[in-house]
Amino acid sequence: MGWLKRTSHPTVNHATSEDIPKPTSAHIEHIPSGTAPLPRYPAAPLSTPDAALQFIPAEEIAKRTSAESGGLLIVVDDIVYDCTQFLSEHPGGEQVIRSFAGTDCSWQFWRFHGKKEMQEFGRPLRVARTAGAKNRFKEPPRYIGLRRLGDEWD
Ligand code: HEM
Repeated sequence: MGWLKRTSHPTVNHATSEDIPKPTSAHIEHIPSGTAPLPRYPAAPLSTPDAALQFIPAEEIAKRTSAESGGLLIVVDDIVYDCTQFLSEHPGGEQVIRSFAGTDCSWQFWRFHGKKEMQEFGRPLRVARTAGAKNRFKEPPRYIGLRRLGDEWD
C-alpha cells in the first residue's frame, strides 16, 4: 500500500494557452455573410415564355459556376440555363459545359445543337433571362465554300 504513504502530489505540467490547439473550423455564426452559399434559382415552368422569365444581372450569373456556388449557370441568347444536374447526362460530356460556367456560350452552343435539342433538353433548364453576359471567345467566321456566311449577295 505504498501509494497510501505518498505525502506530496506529483508535479503536473498545466497546459498553457499555447498548448491548446486552435479550432480548425469556424462556427456558422462566425462565417462572414459574404461567403454564405448563394441561393439557387428554380427552373421555370415549360409554359413560361422567355420574355416572362425573371431577370438576373450578368454579374450574378458570373458568380454561379458550380453546385456549391448556387448552381452552374450558362447563357445562350440571353436565356440562363442551370446545367448543374444535366451535366452528368450531357451527351457531349461534362467538361465542355463546365468550361462555360457563369458565361455566355451562344455561338458555341449553336455549332453543336439545333432548335430541337434546345427545345427538348434546354427548355426545362431555364431559370432566367439576362443581358450583357460575356462570351470569352470571339466567334470565328463561318464559310460555305469560299463565301462567308452573312455576306451580301452581289
Ligand atoms: C443548355 C445546355 C445544353 C444542352 C441542353 C445540351 C444538349 C445536348 C444534346 C441533347 C446533345 C446530343 C445531340 C445529338 O445527339 O445529336 C448534345 C451534344 C453535344 N453538346 Fe450539348 N448541350 C448543352 C450545352 C452545351 C454546350 C455549352 C456545349 C459547348 C459547346 C455543348 C457541346 C456539345 C457537344 C460537343 C456535343 C456532342 C455533339 C456530337 O457528338 O455530335 N453542349 N448536347
